[in-house]
Amino acid sequence: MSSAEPRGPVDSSRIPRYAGPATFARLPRLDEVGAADVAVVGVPFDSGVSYRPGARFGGNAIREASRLLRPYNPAQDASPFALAQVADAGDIAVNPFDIGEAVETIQGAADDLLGTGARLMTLGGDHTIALPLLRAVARRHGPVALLHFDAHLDTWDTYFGAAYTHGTPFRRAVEEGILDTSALSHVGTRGPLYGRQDLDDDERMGFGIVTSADVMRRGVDEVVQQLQERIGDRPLYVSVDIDVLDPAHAPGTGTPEAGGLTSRELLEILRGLAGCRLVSADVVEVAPAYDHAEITSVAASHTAYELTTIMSRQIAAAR
Ligand SMILES: N=C(N)NCCCC(=O)O
Ligand SMILES: [Zn+2]
Ligand SMILES: [Zn+2]
Repeated sequence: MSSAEPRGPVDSSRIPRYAGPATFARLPRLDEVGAADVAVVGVPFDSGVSYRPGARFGGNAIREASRLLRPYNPAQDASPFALAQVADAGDIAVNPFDIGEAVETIQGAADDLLGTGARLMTLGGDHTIALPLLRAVARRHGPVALLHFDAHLDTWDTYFGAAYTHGTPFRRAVEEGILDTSALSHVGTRGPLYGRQDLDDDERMGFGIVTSADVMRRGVDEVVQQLQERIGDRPLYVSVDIDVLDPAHAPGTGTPEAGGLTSRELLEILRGLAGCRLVSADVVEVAPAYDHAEITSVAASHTAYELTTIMSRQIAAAR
């Protein structure tokens, strides 16, 4: 990005926030600013799901819900869209009938955006998309630390013989050597598994687990401290499956599990990671057809806002 002042969101005191087509946080489109420090990109793909479909509509639902975000983030004492150029890069157009081709397309498009020097704030889409995103990020940074917020492990092997699904991205990523296996964490894990073996396999891949109950018992501050120690100064990728939240906080998702985090807990844990080297992030699995009153997409928009703020602060601090 050049040193020109970043172009921020549309001024909602002049143009009503509900007017006009939605971009994330009413930010300019990437083609309007030419280049961005943080590119918010949608991936309308949900052909990898094992239960309810509909996350292909998640990105646009998050954009709609993000109209109410304001430019100053008091929780991080920062104006993320003034510190760096954040822009909406639109959607990656992927083949809904061919998962392999979709994975290739996502990887290529992510690679192109990262090649401009931008960090990615990706709006899913189902969790399949994390694999090609991680591949692209690892091409720039080498194997990355992964902080994975999810009710599910997503380290299963195959479904119906298929290797690329929303339940398998992180096993594939470990197999491909694109993750730093000394710094892998799941947060918010809960719910029934296929067997005890799932946990053994996951541990062998290098993952540590902070369950949803751990967050409740130990509290946010202790969890944040443990995660910070594990991540250190490694390049970090954060993947947020919105089903990490309790269905009361995120009903609009494909594989809901009872007993999840509150949106307050998730946002506070993310804010606690402000010192980490966040190279890119995603928010996935928002399926608006099961949502009510935008509960889920509002939570997802705030999640993306906190992650974007962390990236913008780091970009500004590095100048
Ligand atoms: N929501 C994600 N990413 N994965 C859920 C997989 C659950 C299953 O069908 O085994
Ligand atoms: Zn999940
Ligand atoms: Zn997931």
